Amino acid sequence: MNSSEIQIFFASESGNAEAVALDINKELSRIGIKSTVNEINKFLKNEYNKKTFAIFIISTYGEGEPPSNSVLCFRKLARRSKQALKSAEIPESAQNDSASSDYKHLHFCVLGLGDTNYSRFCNASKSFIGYLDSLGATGFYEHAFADDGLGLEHVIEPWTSKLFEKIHSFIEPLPASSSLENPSTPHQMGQNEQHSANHVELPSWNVNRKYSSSTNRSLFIDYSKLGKVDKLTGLPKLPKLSIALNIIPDSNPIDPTTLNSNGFPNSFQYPKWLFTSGSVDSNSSLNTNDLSSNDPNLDKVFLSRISSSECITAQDATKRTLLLDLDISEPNQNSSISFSNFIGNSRASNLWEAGDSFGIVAPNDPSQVSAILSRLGIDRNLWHLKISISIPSNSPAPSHLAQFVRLPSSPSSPSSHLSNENYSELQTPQNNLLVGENSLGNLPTLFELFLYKLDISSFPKKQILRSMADFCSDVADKSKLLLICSKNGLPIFNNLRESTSIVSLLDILNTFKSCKIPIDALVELLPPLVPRSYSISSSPITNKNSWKFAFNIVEHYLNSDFDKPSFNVPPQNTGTDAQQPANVTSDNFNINDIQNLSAELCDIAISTIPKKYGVCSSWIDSLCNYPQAPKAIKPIDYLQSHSLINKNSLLSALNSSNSDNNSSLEISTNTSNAINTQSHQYIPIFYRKSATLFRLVNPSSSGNLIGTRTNSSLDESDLYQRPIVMISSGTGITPFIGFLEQLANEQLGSEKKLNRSVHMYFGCRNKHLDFIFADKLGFFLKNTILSSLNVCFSRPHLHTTVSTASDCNAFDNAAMHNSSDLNAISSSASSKLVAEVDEKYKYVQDLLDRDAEKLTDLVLVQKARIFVCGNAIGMGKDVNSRLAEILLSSSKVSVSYKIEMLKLLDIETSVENLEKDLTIIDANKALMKLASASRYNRDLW
Ligand SMILES: Cc1cc2nc3c(=O)[nH]c(=O)nc-3n(C[C@H](O)[C@H](O)[C@H](O)COP(=O)(O)O)c2cc1C
Repeated sequence: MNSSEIQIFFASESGNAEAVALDINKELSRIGIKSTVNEINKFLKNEYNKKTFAIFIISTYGEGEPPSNSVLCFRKLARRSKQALKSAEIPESAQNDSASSDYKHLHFCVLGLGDTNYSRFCNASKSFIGYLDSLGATGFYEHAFADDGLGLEHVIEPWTSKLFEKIHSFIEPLPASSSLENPSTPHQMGQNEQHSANHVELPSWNVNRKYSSSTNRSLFIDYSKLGKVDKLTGLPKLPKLSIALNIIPDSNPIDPTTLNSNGFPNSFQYPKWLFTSGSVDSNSSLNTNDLSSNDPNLDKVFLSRISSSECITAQDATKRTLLLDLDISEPNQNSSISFSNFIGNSRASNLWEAGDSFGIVAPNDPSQVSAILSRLGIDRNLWHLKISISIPSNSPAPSHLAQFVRLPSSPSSPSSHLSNENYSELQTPQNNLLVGENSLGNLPTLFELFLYKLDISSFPKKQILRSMADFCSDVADKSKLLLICSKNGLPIFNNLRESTSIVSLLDILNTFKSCKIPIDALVELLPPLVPRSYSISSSPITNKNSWKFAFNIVEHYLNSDFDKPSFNVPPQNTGTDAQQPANVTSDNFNINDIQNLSAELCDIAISTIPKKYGVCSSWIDSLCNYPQAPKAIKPIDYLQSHSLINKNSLLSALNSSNSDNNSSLEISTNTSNAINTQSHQYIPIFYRKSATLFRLVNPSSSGNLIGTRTNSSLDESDLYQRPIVMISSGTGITPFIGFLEQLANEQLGSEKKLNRSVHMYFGCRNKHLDFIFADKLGFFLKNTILSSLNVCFSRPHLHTTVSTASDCNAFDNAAMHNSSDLNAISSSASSKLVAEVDEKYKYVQDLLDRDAEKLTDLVLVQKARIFVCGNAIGMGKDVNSRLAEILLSSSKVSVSYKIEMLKLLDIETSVENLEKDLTIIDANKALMKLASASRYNRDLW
């Protein structure tokens, strides 16, 4: 067979399926096979009249439903499939159009993502397979279903590696010159990388975090709630373990006196292998619609300098939000690991746009790593030695560890189940020979492996708990762990997993003290530490070498049921041999012991309740030396005197915080304007462009932004006239600040005034505490870049008496109306805050309801583009259903809106159709239509 293109489609709610699809696409392009990746709705657009191969990655949501952005595709296929099944019952001669052969040219396979803790496991992907089967498509590779409860990677990794073999067997790769890398050779370092690996002294970071999560938390779990359990059911299969860690003696001698009491140095240098791996783990993404998509440099990790940092929420705010500015041009004088060095100076600045995002490769908290290694009894002398990984020749390495695999383990190699006492055996002379001096820089130390590569802070997957049970010497510990990961223990498992105080591996190890899981088993079972993604809140217009971004410091309070009574409970001594794992099976399991034990634990006193911190946000926070948070945020009229006259006036307004600070570079502790511009801290980041571009101008869809019925009389420039509706809450506002900069700049560049309206809907808790970017929004409003600013506060009473130059009434009215109101009302402002905005409107959804008619007109008549950014489960979902309800109810009261809805839905506007009632399903379908025309764009997390 000659070289065909593989089409990859994903249906994803929170990004897992998208990340897998992008990874497959990247790997296919690496091995020289042409592929494209798209949202599943695009699948319907293709014609399948010749042999085509498609891979579908589909997650399941709600109660067995497809992700919200794939509903359109699922509905259409379900309908066609129903027709096909019906027509199969009609004699062939009576059929004039057989739906059952719609997809006879299609060869496909499906990877479903789901979670067995929900009732209808992978239901969406299973339905999808049924639809395609009934429509004549044939499978070219086995379908698979990955369980998030156990760890998606246990299914995904073997499935994808066999998938590539399968594809290789029937598709010839493109000639080597057109492939990005030669698949048979290991990753070759480019010039810059070689430079970095051999000559560059990489910067270091200070390990002392401002806040450290508690390392001695032990959980109180009330098993008695489960009632009587006689026998365990539904235990997950014991995972087959295959990797072994090889410690390389003397590979990184370190003076023990330089280590602190936790066993790690006070600062860590970034390891060279972080920049030479060629790509980051998951979530790195390339867009196939874009010209630059096949650029292997795009997801390379590079260093950026934190050039300024500022706390943009007030002192009393519930959450702290930091605004950082990253210099992406020159990470440090010695290093060539920069964005422009990878991409080329001229391309670097043209590549990114407002709305793009990037990933941060953040390390775990070293104290947590230290606590885990100590808890597992690993000798401190081994922590900072280099290690390699060996695997049996026939098993694939977990992809995030593949770069460290050096030696296939032979039968004589140490077993992967070595107990911790046997670690000296890992230092085999063979390994020294195979891991040459030159490649040592590309290997991690044991500590680094845990620091950068393994997710130690999420709640452990069932397979880890299952394995941990096997390494418990105490019967009660073993029984409890087995119970938690069995079907009977599901309520406890879910309770632990969903706890807002985040139960981690270390918490489990501290709770089940007799568990001595070998470190290589743990390394194999722990999921990869995924880089954190952030939206860029600036545009290249202000500075093409700077990425601004705002994020919340994530803090979890340890106030769940688990943290109530017990800390440091001594393990139960049951008289079993401490070295022998307890012999509990599903048959001799005895719940009574456990229930008696939990009754005893209830009496133990409650200890002080500490907090847990987000991996990335708390790390970045520690690196920044920003002044104390201001007493009140910069108000909406803060930039009122700045007018948009020319580019300089725009830049001066946007950088107003910096200029405030320039007058007092000393770190100030109580001015609301102070920021720190003195940082010499560097962080590893990578450019990340999502497959569903969240940009003002979307190259893949330009020409069709105005509706699903393309109107050829509307040219490119007319697209800019379309109204824009931006909806966000909290830090979801960040990409919109970049959009507004871009719009302001366009306004300056255009001779006649653009007649496009731009509407912002934004929700936060409190106008004095966390109304971030209020000053900039005020500037855009005053200068008519924003036509309306609609803001609501969910906790308006958190802060009652603040004196500022701006009056709350003035703000409220201005925010709800337009810029001329702002001028009029602000001039009458008094200095005391008393009134609050209308408390009827707590969330952005309420504001959407208030403006239902205006929004319907904007969307259906004026063909506005909608952008939504923020939390997926809360805001994103509610905004989606509110918009659907608004479209539906407006079309019920107005014939002209109904006509527009029918047009949008591609339904003829006949009298008969106009008389039929539309349903909420139609309204959701209309939103999907808007989404596939890039008029409803969502960036949710
Ligand atoms: C609110 C919610 C509901 C879910 N419902 C189901 C379900 O009914 N069946 C299932 O198998 N998985 C369910 N899942 C699990 C997801 O399918 C799984 O976590 C998947 O990895 C998500 O992939 P995505 O990030 O691509 O959307 C649910 C997850 C969430 C958060």
